[in-house]
Amino acid sequence: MGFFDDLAARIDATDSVVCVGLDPDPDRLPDDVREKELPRWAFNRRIIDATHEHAACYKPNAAFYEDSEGWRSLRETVAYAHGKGVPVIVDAKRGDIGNTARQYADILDYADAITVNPYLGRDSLQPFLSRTDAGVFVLCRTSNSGGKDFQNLELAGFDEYLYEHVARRASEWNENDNVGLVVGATSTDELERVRDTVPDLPFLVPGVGAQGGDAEAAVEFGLNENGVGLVNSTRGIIFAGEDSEEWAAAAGQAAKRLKDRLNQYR
Ligand SMILES: O=C(O)c1cc(=O)[nH]c(=O)n1[C@@H]1O[C@H](COP(=O)(O)O)[C@@H](O)[C@H]1O
Repeated sequence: MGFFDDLAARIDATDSVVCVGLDPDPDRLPDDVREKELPRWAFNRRIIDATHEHAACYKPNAAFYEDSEGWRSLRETVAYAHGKGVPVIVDAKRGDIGNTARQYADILDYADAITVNPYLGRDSLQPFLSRTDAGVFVLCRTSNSGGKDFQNLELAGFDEYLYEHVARRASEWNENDNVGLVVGATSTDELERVRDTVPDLPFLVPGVGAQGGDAEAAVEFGLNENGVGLVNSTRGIIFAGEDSEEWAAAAGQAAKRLKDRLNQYR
């Protein structure tokens, strides 16, 4: 089975489209994991224990792991999530010339899916797209305020915005049924336009929670015609109980709250 078949099964099993981001900011880790050998892994383990029954997926962002202990923490985290039956997207936003991209694609030896940046064009993504068993989420319309700087430029001769063009091209690259798009929940009009452009692709929709995005629109437009897609929240879940000794339980409750809220719109 490919990534999106596994994801569909996981969404059914948990009745959830919540993707829990795992970005263990060292400045925000609780005291009781700081003394551990690998604090980020110790933190993630407790977060996974508390949230997995509500998690369709986990999404560690590589930026929080890019040192030697960090990579170990990431590998432990992915293996532990797999032990709980939860697929993992490594949010690495890779994209480089083919020779380099082939090295980056090794992430998919241990993770189930990856986020990629399409700016360098199709050949830069080919090493990821060729992994028929893995998911490839192409950045399309990002959730940050500067997302509009380039992505909302109108393309002369195409009568569409750059982000729509990316969506259409990514859809053409979906020869192995393994392509999804990253579209933020903070720009609802764009989210709707991308869904109209590509009815069949699953979206990973970040930006609800800490970034204040629209949860209803995230579900309405983020899921494809088969109900497959993910709505991600990171800080809103993992740091929900930041000032409490019961921080892990608070994360579990936050994941459940988001699941219940999103399910109102499915
Ligand atoms: O690719 C992503 O996941 C991503 C794309 C995007 O447009 N916006 C966005 O916030 N993200 C990531 O999603 C996570 C959002 O975290 P929170 O704002 O704490 O929920 C971070 O890891 C971001 O890097």
